[in-house]
Amino acid sequence: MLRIAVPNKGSLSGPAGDMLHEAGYRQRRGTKELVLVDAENEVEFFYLRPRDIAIYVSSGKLDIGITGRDLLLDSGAGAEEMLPLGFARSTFRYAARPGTLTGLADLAGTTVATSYEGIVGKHLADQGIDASVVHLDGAVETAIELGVAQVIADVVETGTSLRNAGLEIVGEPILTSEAIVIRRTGADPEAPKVRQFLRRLQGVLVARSYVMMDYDIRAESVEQAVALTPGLESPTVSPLHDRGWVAVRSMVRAEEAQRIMDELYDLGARAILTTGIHACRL
Ligand SMILES: Nc1ncnc2c1ncn2[C@@H]1O[C@H](COP(=O)(O)OP(=O)(O)OP(=O)(O)O)[C@@H](O)[C@H]1O
Ligand SMILES: O=P(O)(O)OC[C@H]1O[C@H](OP(=O)(O)OP(=O)(O)O)[C@H](O)[C@@H]1O
Ligand SMILES: [Mg+2]
Repeated sequence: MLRIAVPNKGSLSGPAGDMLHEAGYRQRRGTKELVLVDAENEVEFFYLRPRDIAIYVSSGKLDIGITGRDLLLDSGAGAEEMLPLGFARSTFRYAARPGTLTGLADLAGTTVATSYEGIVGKHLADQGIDASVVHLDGAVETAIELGVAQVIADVVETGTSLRNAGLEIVGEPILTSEAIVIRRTGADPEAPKVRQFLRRLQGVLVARSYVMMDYDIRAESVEQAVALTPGLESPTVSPLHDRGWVAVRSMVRAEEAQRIMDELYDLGARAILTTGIHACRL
């Protein structure tokens, strides 16, 4: 059985469960279920705190885990990234009251509040900045108003939390993060069950970002049309009963589908259809 760590709370938890469900795995019904065996797929899921997942995976007791890149780096655990999953995207940044700091050099001598001491400690050391770090569990934006710190270092997505606290970003992002699949550093990347799990998740990523596009086009315009829809390998071109026309079928990035449909229409294509992809293996 493949043993997989899944976040049980927070921003990673819902989207991770949705992705596993789309990949055909059983998922827990309620938040009190902490372990779930999916016997049919020979997988056992352990629902754990996102922060603890890298530690379990690095111990070798669990084969793989889903966590945030920032949480992996913060933990310092012996685990490594295998596949980015495209959700829980964020940046990690310093912030302070407007006008108090002009750049990173001004961090010297300040106290920085954060839930990510590992990342911040390493970043300050790498930059040669001498600042104190105070650990808080969450809601770190409030630490400045309450006088516990002059600077915070935290996850920023939309920036709403910073704006609401009257803070502004200082310097460039320390890192960019998203949900990732991790394994123990040095574990066999070719283990067949691990490869199969990753292929399923990759299938979900592709199904989410591509659509299938079908259209009819005059035979003389087919080369121009397939240049717009080259597909992943090569589009399928089938003859129509009317020999002057062909039907084309190709995968297209969902975000480009409308623009491509307009361009195909201008080339003379008709009956242009897009349909969703439920699952795939490339
Ligand atoms: N607002 C957000 N938008 C996108 N990703 C986020 C956001 N907040 C946290 N994350 C990501 O979620 C992970 C943090 O997991 P964590 O358990 O702390 O979730 P959380 O959403 O902060 O929940 P909690 O309520 O437990 O603090 C990190 O990878 C972080 O980058
Ligand atoms: O830029 P934004 O879109 O506002 O998102 C970032 C906020 O989201 C997270 O907080 P969360 O809600 O998890 O609370 P926490 O601070 O208690 O972890 C993070 O710690 C920031 O505070
Ligand atoms: Mg949080």
